[in-house]
Amino acid sequence: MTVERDAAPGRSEHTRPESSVVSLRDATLGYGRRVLWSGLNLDVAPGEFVAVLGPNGSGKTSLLRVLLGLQPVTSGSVRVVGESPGRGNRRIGYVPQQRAMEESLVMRGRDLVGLGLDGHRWGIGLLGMRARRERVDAALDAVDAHGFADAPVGRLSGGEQQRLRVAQALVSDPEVLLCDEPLLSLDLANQQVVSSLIDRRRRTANTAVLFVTHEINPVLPLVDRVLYLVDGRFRIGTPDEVMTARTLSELYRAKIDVVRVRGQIHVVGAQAGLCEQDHHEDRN
Ligand SMILES: Nc1ncnc2c1ncn2[C@@H]1O[C@H](COP(=O)(O)OP(=O)(O)OP(=O)(O)O)[C@@H](O)[C@H]1O
Repeated sequence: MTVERDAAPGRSEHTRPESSVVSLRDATLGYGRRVLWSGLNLDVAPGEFVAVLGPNGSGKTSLLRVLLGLQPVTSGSVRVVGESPGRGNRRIGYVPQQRAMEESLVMRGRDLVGLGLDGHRWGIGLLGMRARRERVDAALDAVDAHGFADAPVGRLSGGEQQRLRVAQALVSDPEVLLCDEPLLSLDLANQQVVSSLIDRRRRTANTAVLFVTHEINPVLPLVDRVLYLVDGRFRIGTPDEVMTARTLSELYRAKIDVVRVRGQIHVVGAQAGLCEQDHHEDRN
């Protein structure tokens, strides 16, 4: 497979390798003979917001799995907050794909958030009971979730559940926040609520954000850089550098038009499978 390296500058002026909290060097990920991406160099600075875009199967979730220490790269090096990726790193927060929780789930919201401190272990865990309660309360505050924190999570709306997932990701005070399509199946109002919670975190705590999404527009004002993956090829750069007809036509190897209307970016192409035309309805 031909692999194109980042022709766009790939680093914004504020992303210096020495200060980056996520760093991939010549990283390749493949499953068997299939290469998802190769020669990937990416440095993410504290407080930077990187949107990860690409069609189904292009390796976006796999990138997050690599950073979480759940999947080794085939070659190259990866550092996250100065360390090799490893499971259970409390300096990394993770907001998984939005999926409705079972209605019968009786766990309270505040207990779900507390799992972000102790993983699957119940009890007082690494922190004393009082410190733990304070951390959970602070995370609930950050997402304005006190009103429903004691209700069974299975009875909450999708937007409320997603706010709790963000709180769970923030409770360990992470330096890097990995978000896997956190806006999926949320209505516009809740998309704005959740994305501004994430934005507030990176502005107040300088937390870097890698944000996997199929739709850039809901987060476009927040995005510093885009990593766009297509079929083993990728581009890294600012939205203005990457979201152009020329760059996307090269990536998709098809004629793609990019139309900007009222501050939004619309990607139009004859080819099926364009990232922005794919809303994953089948998953919900
Ligand atoms: N453990 C694995 N072993 C083999 N193949 C895998 C494994 N995990 C993922 N894949 C394959 O790698 C490809 C990329 O998967 P990934 O979930 O990273 O894509 P994605 O870009 O997040 O897709 P989507 O937008 O559909 O969520 C898919 O074709 C998937 O089937």
